[in-house]
Amino acid sequence: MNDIEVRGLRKRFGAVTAVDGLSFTVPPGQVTGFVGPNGAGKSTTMRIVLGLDAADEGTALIGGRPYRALRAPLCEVGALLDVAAVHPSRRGRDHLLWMAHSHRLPARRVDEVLEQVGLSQAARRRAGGYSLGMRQRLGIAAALLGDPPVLLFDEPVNGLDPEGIRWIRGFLKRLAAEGRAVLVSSHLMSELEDTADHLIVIGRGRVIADTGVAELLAAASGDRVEVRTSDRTRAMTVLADAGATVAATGRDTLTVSKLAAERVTALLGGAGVAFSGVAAHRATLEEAYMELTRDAVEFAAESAGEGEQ
Ligand SMILES: Nc1ncnc2c1ncn2[C@@H]1O[C@H](COP(=O)(O)OP(=O)(O)OP(=O)(O)O)[C@@H](O)[C@H]1O
Repeated sequence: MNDIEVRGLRKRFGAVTAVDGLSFTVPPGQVTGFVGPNGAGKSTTMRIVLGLDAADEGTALIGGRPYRALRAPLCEVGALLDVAAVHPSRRGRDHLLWMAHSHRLPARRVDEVLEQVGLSQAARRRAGGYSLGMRQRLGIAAALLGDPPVLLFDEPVNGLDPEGIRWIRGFLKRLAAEGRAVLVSSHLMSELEDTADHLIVIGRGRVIADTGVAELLAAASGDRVEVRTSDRTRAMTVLADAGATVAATGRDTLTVSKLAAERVTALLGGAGVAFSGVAAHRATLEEAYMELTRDAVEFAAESAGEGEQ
């Protein structure tokens, strides 16, 4: 099976627990977003999957085998961890030719991936003159060289302009549509909103949520109801008396939990409170994410504070 399987992964760096018992699966045929605040452990996890760091405990398997057991790694997994570190005097195409040669891949394959990432023209220029977007494309071309069924991208849109971001998003989706397992990390949920089918949200080295994007939104939206009323104070009293938790979210808007929309309408109508709208609250993905990771972020802020003393 062409997937990534992480089970009970743990990694400490001195006093810091970077990865604290992570388990998740990245299946083929979809883009899996790997999201968490800075320092949550995303890069460390990806480095362990790719055999660049050793886990203290647990396993990370690619197609059922650890990275070190892969016979032709380039053909089984591709990764973009940092923008391509290529010597500035080296031409993009030569960099890829050298990699292809190490795996006995034909030069034809180099030209294919250059075409795929839209770098054919620039490939004969020296990498020193490449923009960030071009270096990113070169890194992606390198990841694709062996036509691997499993791909990992660590914060691939960092620093790119809107055109570059749009290109990468579309590209990741196409790779998944071809049946590959694609894991892409970001510390911003909004970056993955239009790209990921599934999300693994982590904080403090642990999985906080492993969920479809649609399910996450539904859960975050909860049973909250938004009410628009010119008589906010009375509305709050009436709803709170009926057992709801009510928060004023604007000059004439309230967010109500623990009561269904129909019940809110009936209560306000019965008490003669004027209102112009009652609607189920729909969370944005960013809101859902903030809610999920709030504790992890607070913890990070506290630890940073302790470190400064
Ligand atoms: N080589 C290392 N030595 C010491 N500490 C490390 C090392 N690598 C990572 N860490 C620590 O492990 C924790 C997790 O870091 P990691 O880079 O995996 O997080 P991340 O989720 O990728 O964050 P970001 O979004 O900032 O890239 C952090 O507290 C980090 O400081």
